[in-house]
Amino acid sequence: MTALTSSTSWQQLTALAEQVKTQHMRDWFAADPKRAQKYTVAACGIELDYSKNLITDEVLAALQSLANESQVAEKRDGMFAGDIINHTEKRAVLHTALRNYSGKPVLVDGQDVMPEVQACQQKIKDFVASVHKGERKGLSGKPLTQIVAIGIGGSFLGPKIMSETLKPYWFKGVKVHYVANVDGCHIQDVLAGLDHEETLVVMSSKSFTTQETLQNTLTAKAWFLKAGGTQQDIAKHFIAVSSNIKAATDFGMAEDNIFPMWDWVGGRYSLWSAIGLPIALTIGYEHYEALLKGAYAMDEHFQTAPAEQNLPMILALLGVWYINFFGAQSHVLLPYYHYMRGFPAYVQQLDMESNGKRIAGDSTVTDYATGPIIWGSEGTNGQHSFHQLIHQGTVLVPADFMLPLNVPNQDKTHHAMLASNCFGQTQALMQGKTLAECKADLAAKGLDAATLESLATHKTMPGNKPSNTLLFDQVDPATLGALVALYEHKVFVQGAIWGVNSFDQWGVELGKELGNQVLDKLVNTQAELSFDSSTNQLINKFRQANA
Ligand SMILES: O=P(O)(O)OC[C@H]1O[C@H](O)[C@H](O)[C@@H](O)[C@@H]1O
Repeated sequence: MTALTSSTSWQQLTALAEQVKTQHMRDWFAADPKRAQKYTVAACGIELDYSKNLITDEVLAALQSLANESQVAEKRDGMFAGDIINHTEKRAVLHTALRNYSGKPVLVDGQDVMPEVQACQQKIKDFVASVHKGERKGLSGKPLTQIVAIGIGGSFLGPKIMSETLKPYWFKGVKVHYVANVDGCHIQDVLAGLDHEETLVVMSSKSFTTQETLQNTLTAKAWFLKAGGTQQDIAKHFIAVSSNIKAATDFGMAEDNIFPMWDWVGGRYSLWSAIGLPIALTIGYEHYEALLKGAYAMDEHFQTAPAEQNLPMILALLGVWYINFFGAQSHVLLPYYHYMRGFPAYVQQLDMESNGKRIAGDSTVTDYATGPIIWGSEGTNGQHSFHQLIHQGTVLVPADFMLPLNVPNQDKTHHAMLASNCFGQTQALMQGKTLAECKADLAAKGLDAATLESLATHKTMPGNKPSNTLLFDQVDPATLGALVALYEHKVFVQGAIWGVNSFDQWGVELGKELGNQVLDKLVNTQAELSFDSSTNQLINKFRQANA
């Protein structure tokens, strides 16, 4: 047994889970009319109702003990202080410095990073203003109105999804197009129809070594030159964001056109750095800054709110409860807001790349489950497809429902329907429908006894399915910033409890390495193949098809 599974609180939680499994939330709600009030907390524009969970005060106290035993607070303070907590890559983890509005320094190797961070923010601000005012012009003097943002992973999901979510705040004069996949269809589709004289390419790659991003940028450059641009015009139309300035200049980026970032910012935590430049171009710097300030507010909350009112702590502990004591393997995110439709994919990278790990501490293989599968999509669409499994399937899928109470210019009828579906789903998941209720319904319809008996079993819904409901007054930039930081810190707390390094990604790195080895064999068609027989066969098929 590892230290975690043999800890007192873990043992206590194991016993409590057995007790809780014999109880029903429906009865808890009936017994305590104040349950919702008791298990609702709010901060930074987000109200979390977690009353529809399989929890009691005793469970919550034991979960908090687990967090204490795992030294979550100490680890949190270490992250904010710039300790080298990404120990496999020997790096500090300081995305929080990028939204640090406290006026206090943040030290890395004894050096305050805030002046550099602020200088970069000023550079972003000036750049965005020059594009939006039409002062920064293309080769023929036209303003740059079409932005092609190239990146992948954290250099893509954050900018794309935050921009999509903040549609009501879009600056009217520019349009930002995102390209990630190395599948040539993607960049071809985006470039088709664009006027190179009005196009600005923003290449975002922390490492400046990512195959997809390099290739897509080369393709964009070739398109630009073919359309009539010259080598000298490149500096007007191509800029880069990277921590690898040398590789970016070697690639041909003008030094002035490179926005810096730092190795202490992880890819999936990088939207707060200059990787967020396409967001600022989409919504304007003022709104972008509000996004950062919203995240800062959540950072403050995370560091100061007591555990029982601490949103990231609560979400994290609930997750641990279901993953480790109920065997839940996935967690679904259900934003009831069309513009937030990409949010589950954002959290998917954040959570799965961070906590999809099996080694704890220095080298112990865990004897407990860690990060879950994160999935989901916008409501109400899922109600007409996969919600079936959440209601009546054999696996437990804890859910986070999300809903803005106000949406600018939203039709009131549509919005009421949207909200009613969101609330109705959480209610149905919690209470279910008993056999007796189903029988009564069917009897009222006049069904014969045999049909009624059989059908009623099928219609019975166990309920007792956990969900959180997160309400926002509006999904404005500040609230969205706080929400993203909330999930970042949730992931942090869980990683701290499980003892994994939430900030490396060796599995992803291996994929990159193997992909390059295979590419070599696809390009050098005569090269001998010495992979496994399946991989060799696949390569041969490709060679034949492309001969
Ligand atoms: O920004 P880049 O260096 O191009 O990296 C892009 C992405 O590459 C990898 O797949 C990492 O796992 C991601 O976390 C990262 O965001």
